[in-house]
Amino acid sequence: MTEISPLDQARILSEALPHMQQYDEETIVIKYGGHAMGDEETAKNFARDIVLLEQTAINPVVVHGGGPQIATMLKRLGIVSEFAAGLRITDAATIEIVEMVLAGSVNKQIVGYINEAGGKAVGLSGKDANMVKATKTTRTIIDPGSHIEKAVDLGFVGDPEKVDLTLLNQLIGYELIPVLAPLATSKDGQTLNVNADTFAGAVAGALKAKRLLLLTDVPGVLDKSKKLIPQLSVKDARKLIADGTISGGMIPKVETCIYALEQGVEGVVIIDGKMQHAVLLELFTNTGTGTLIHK
Ligand SMILES: Nc1ncnc2c1ncn2[C@@H]1O[C@H](COP(=O)(O)OP(=O)(O)O)[C@@H](O)[C@H]1O
Ligand SMILES: CC(=O)N[C@@H](CCC(=O)OP(=O)(O)O)C(=O)O
Repeated sequence: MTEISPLDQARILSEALPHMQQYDEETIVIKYGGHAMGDEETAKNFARDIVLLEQTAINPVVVHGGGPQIATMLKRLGIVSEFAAGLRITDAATIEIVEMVLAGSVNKQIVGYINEAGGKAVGLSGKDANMVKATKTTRTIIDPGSHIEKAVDLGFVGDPEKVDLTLLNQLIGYELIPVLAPLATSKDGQTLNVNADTFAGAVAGALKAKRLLLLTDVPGVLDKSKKLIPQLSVKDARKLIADGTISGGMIPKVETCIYALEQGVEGVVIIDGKMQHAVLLELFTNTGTGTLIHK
């Protein structure tokens, strides 16, 4: 790595000032996708960036995924898992593992890294203090064989219906960093698995966050020739979903961006979380790296 002179270091800090002022006392929701978690060094750098946000009077709220980590555990246990419309079909055995992995190992690892970097992270899931209530998800898909639309039962999968901010506001008020696993409770007390992008959008919308950053493993939304689309309007995003350019896990991500904008979140961005210091680059420099979705 090339050495940066002390003067350059001072300049870099000084140039970050207007950005820091723009986000002063604002809430920023960062969705940290399972694919973005990468190696230990990248994960620890991510944690440092989150602590730096807190240190500069920003209120970061982390919502994490863990799709690949769930897949690894299910495979170890010999449980087969399938997806429909980008969502994991979750039966009774699967929801147990999903909760164990998301609210257990993944959540505590992120909390550990943030705390190691000097922050005070509190790991929770949407079940705590009834933070996120959800209703069972229903989806229709086109059957690949018959090309006929059919309803799929996704099992214990939910769409957020209500976010209670009581606990989150308390934590933010005490300068604690909430780290949230995307699980929710149904009206009748069942645990539901929620797509982490959807969960992050619901939380960002309820908090009226200044920014929602979705960290994934691709540079942003790519066009048909795999080139990055730096800015995308809601209208064009819908077109790209309809013509299949946006597919799989990118669908809930883009739908989340649209929802968050409609809920009053000022800016939503999809960025490559595997890039070192992706969060700082996005917030504190003039270099926007991913795809900004706008109205
Ligand atoms: N148009 C597109 N641009 C970028 N990625 C896309 C697009 N369409 C589908 N994808 C897929 O979406 C994936 C990101 O979603 P997902 O795997 O759910 O990530 P995460 O775990 O970060 O939530 C990419 O790795 C890519 O395979
Ligand atoms: C219903 C549903 O699909 N839930 C997701 C929750 C985790 C997630 O969304 O993780 P990523 O952000 O890493 O994709 C799952 O079971 O994989």
